[in-house]
Amino acid sequence: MTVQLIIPRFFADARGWFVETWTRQRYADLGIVTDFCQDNHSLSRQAGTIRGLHYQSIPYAQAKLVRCLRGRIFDVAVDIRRDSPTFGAWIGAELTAEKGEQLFIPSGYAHGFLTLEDDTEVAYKVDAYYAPEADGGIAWDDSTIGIDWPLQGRAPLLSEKDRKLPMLKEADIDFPYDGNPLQPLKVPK
Ligand SMILES: Cc1cn([C@H]2C[C@H](O)[C@@H](COP(=O)(O)OP(=O)(O)O[C@H]3O[C@@H](C)C(=O)[C@@H](O)[C@H]3O)O2)c(=O)[nH]c1=O
Repeated sequence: MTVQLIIPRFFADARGWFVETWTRQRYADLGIVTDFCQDNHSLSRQAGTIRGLHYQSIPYAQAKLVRCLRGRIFDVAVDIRRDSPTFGAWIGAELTAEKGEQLFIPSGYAHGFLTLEDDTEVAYKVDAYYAPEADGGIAWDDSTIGIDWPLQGRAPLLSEKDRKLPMLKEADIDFPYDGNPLQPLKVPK
């Protein structure tokens, strides 16, 4: 599977709007075949907060379907499959509550996001349960990855845990490569 941007259809009327945020069949038609088992939701109070870059190791590796419920984020996936021709490459997309864009991130990628507004809420589905013993991460500012975070010169707010994450070259990772390199995101119509 590959990293994908999905823009769901909003049905607006006098009351407001309705949107389907996940249906097994339609996402399978897009090549997203997963068995999601957990929904997560976080609030970051301050714009300029970075959560990441995170992954869970095999056999607890997670694919994620990420969206923003309030505010805006710059969402990032980093290819951490050692045999991948795009190992260490990253991709980023702005996800907004207003448009409901979603980023699908398969396992074999580290994930992180920067909040672009105060009180930003993010929700994501995952296809493996939380397993703290498999918790892994990579430093948000690893220069070999070189993520262009839109921080405008400010220092991000990070958790204690995220401040101590290793560089990619020191991380203990063993994700297989499935023949799908990281490719530029196609913006759906
Ligand atoms: C991720 C997670 C955390 N927790 C607990 C552990 C801890 O006490 C508290 C906060 O955890 P963290 O600091 O790891 O939360 P956070 O930094 O928001 O972690 C998340 O970041 C984004 C970028 C991801 O991709 C997620 O998979 C997850 O790693 O919540 C759970 O109970 N279940 C979970 O699934």
